Amino acid sequence: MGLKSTAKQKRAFVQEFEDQRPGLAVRRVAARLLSAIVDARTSLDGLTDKVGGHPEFRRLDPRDQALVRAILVSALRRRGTISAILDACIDRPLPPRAAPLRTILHTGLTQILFLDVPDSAAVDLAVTLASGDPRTDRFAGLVNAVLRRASREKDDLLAQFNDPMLNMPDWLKQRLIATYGLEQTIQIAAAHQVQAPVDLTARNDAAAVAASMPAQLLPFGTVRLSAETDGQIASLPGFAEGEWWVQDAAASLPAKLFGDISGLKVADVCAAPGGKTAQLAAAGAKVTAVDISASRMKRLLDNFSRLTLPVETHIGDLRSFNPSEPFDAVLLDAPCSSTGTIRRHPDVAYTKDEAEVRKLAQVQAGLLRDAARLVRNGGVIVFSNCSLDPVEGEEVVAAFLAERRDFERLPVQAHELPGLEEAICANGDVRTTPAMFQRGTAEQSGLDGFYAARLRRLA
Ligand SMILES: C[S@@+](CC[C@H](N)C(=O)[O-])C[C@H]1O[C@@H](n2cnc3c(N)ncnc32)[C@H](O)[C@@H]1O
Repeated sequence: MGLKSTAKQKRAFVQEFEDQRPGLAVRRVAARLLSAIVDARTSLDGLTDKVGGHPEFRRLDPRDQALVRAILVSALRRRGTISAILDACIDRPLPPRAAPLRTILHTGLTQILFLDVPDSAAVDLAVTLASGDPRTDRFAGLVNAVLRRASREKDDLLAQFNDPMLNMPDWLKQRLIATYGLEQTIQIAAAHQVQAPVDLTARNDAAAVAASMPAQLLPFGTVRLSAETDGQIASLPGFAEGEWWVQDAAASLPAKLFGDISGLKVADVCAAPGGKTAQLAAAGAKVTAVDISASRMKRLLDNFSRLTLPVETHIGDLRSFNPSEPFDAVLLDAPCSSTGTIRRHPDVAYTKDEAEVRKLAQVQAGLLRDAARLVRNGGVIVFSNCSLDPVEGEEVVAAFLAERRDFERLPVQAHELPGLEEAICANGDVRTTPAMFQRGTAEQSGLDGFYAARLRRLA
């Protein structure tokens, strides 16, 4: 038996022993998943999926799973502040290759600084976790000292390191400052620190849905839940009856840009899980939903069966989708870096980078060419995605229009987006950021970052 497997066995033995101790397995899983996100760029939603997620996460009971997610979301949302506070609490930098130690310290600090967990429990469990792992056992004293100091001085430390820009990784900061300028980027960084509200789209009557629960009706038709309904989505009135579905306010905009589509043949060519497809079907269009992913298409079909809306589906690659007749309208909600959704998915700031943004922009350009094949003369394409980066939005459409003289931009008019006129660009495209739509409290403000352009094939 080699040295490696002996160390592994020791860890497995310690882990089995540890799991007897209340709360320890939660901290171990949180530290492990945080490392998988920031060191191995794995998605938070994938790791914490109830069916396909990390096996150690799936073994936890639902309450512990919720605590792991809460630790991870705060650890990512405030990663820069936590790093700065960690640096302020140690005399010397952490040794190189100290990733396991760093994640234990980050998860411990997250609980002490941002969560409603007794500090003493957070410290003790982090120290036990460090002691039980041969990679970190000699640093147990350091973990104890850092976390106790953070607990004693938390108010001062938080006041000292409260700049939201600390919590935006450098690559994203540079991209956003170059696009939106420093002031707007600071506002976006501040919005990223706040839990986004839950928004619903109604199948028929948004006013009636808003009146049936603690919620407000936004001027462009989205129903925004009040904070007190947190976490009880499926028990809200109308869920079982399919009266509404969860959809960020910005995500509801692209489908609205088609105007009256009742009776028209519409293809939604990157459709799953189907929030926008449902809008098109609810508006009376004859919708064909195309998606390359069978598992995501299954989610679309599950959603449609609850919503009792009609849809024709095609599982396959848009690039080889060859319908017998062209469509009146095509929606291409293309795969993207998702940097517009960081309020809801704070891992995106750490799992994506500029190279990924550029790679995805090429994919989008190819998909837009393919979507263009499917629309009839005089028909309309809406191209959209939830990236904040113009490389994936404005630049894709500019290159397409420069190449395809048989298409023109159909500018969006102010009356089409009441209350959200600030999102309409000078050229008539739509661009939202989380810093827009400020109203009342920070928790009830903002919307995801989105881009949408409406294009018409010349008759
Ligand atoms: C941003 S998501 C779509 C979200 C969806 N429109 C909604 O509102 O719920 C992008 C989708 O594109 C699909 N996709 C990616 N490449 C594709 C391709 N070549 N052909 C068809 N679908 C593709 C992915 O499987 C994914 O479901």
